[in-house]
Amino acid sequence: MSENPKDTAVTLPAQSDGATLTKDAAPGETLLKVTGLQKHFPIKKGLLQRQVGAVHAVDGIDFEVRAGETLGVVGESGCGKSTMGRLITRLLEPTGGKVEFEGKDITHLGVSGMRPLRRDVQMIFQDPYSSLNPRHTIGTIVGAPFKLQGVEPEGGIKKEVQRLLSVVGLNPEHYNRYPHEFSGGQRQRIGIARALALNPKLVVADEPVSALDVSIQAQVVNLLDDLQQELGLTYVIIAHDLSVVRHVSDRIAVMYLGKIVELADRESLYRAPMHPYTKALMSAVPIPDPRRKNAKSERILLKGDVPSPISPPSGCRFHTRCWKATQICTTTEPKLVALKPGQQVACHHPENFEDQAPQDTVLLTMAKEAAELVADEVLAESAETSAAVAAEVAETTEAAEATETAGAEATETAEADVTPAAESQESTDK
Ligand SMILES: Nc1ncnc2c1ncn2[C@@H]1O[C@H](COP(=O)(O)OP(=O)(O)OP(=O)(O)O)[C@@H](O)[C@H]1O
Repeated sequence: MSENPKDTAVTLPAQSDGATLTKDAAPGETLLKVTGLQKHFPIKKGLLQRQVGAVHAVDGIDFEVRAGETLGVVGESGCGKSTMGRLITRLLEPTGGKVEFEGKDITHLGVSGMRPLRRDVQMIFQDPYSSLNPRHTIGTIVGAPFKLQGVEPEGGIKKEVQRLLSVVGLNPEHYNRYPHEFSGGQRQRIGIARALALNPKLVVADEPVSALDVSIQAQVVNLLDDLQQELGLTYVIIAHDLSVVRHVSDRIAVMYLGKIVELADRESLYRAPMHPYTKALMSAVPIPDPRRKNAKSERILLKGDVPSPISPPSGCRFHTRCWKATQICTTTEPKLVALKPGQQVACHHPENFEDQAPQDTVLLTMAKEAAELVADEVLAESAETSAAVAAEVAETTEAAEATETAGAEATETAEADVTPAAESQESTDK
């Protein structure tokens, strides 16, 4: 989405310098940086409301968002995507970790500290039916951010709101209508107009199209895409499957039970997903290709629901549903590491890459059960690609060692050649 940004064809009111926190990030520079971010919701019980546990909704995630890009965040329901979105827009207070926006630590900024930042970071919500106040006209709704921030746009709020409505493809004459007079797609456009009112730098869209009909989804996604090109926006788009984000994201983060399990640029992720969970999510996206007669049998059906985030599984959190899980997966949490340039993954037995724990070969009983839900073709392909990558890596290592040995031998020979001369020099000195 960030490619070929055109000049700003649609102009929005420029922010006054006093309201800008820091200098603008240039395209490609880090706009938002998240380190070890956590959100644990306490579970309280009894008269005294004692804390008896916690929901580990987001449990230590690291990523960055670069200016001008679209970062897609995907994962099943309940894996912490919305919580992550609310943490980075600071609608929720993090339990731990750090959020930096344009180099400034905003993790624990209070309401007044956040006020100037509210202009720069906006959120579009999932449900266009409940996110708009039914008693307010759309003029009031879209104009609210100006009033809240005390901003007087050039030409007045009404004129600016009407301009914003036409930017998102709505009739500016409908300024005085109420939300119920609009369809779902139109209401989401109203939500987008409201989010864009103050010319934000970062827009976090939480499931922006999942409540809409499929035919309308494409229109809203295309609108977001066009607006990004025209206004140079940076997006974090949250979705529960890959079909929404696959065309619009530059990079994609895959979340599972409060953790990022894979973070990669779009091409790498689609060409060769490395985490078994990513592979399962990808296999669930239908491909409208009649030539792929066997497409159905290649599906990976995940067993059961996502486990409870109150007591997540030990080691790798996906091991209870993974068809590749071995002993190490139950005891050791895999770190999110860059196995290839532009592709980070947290897995002991990644797909399309050399096994990270080759000594651990015995499948767990639950992995054997899960494997029954994975088509034979997928299992065969999985074994093949991992073996092929392992062989490739072994070859490269052997070649590198051979070059090193040859180099060392050459040095030794050179040293041997030098020694008599050096010795004779020494004897001459004596
Ligand atoms: N305010 C809250 N108090 C307690 N638990 C919460 C709260 N908000 C979210 N959770 C829990 O945190 C976990 C993650 O929820 P979250 O809404 O972030 O997931 P999600 O991936 O966005 O799911 P969905 O797509 O269904 O919205 C869930 O188990 C949810 O029940």
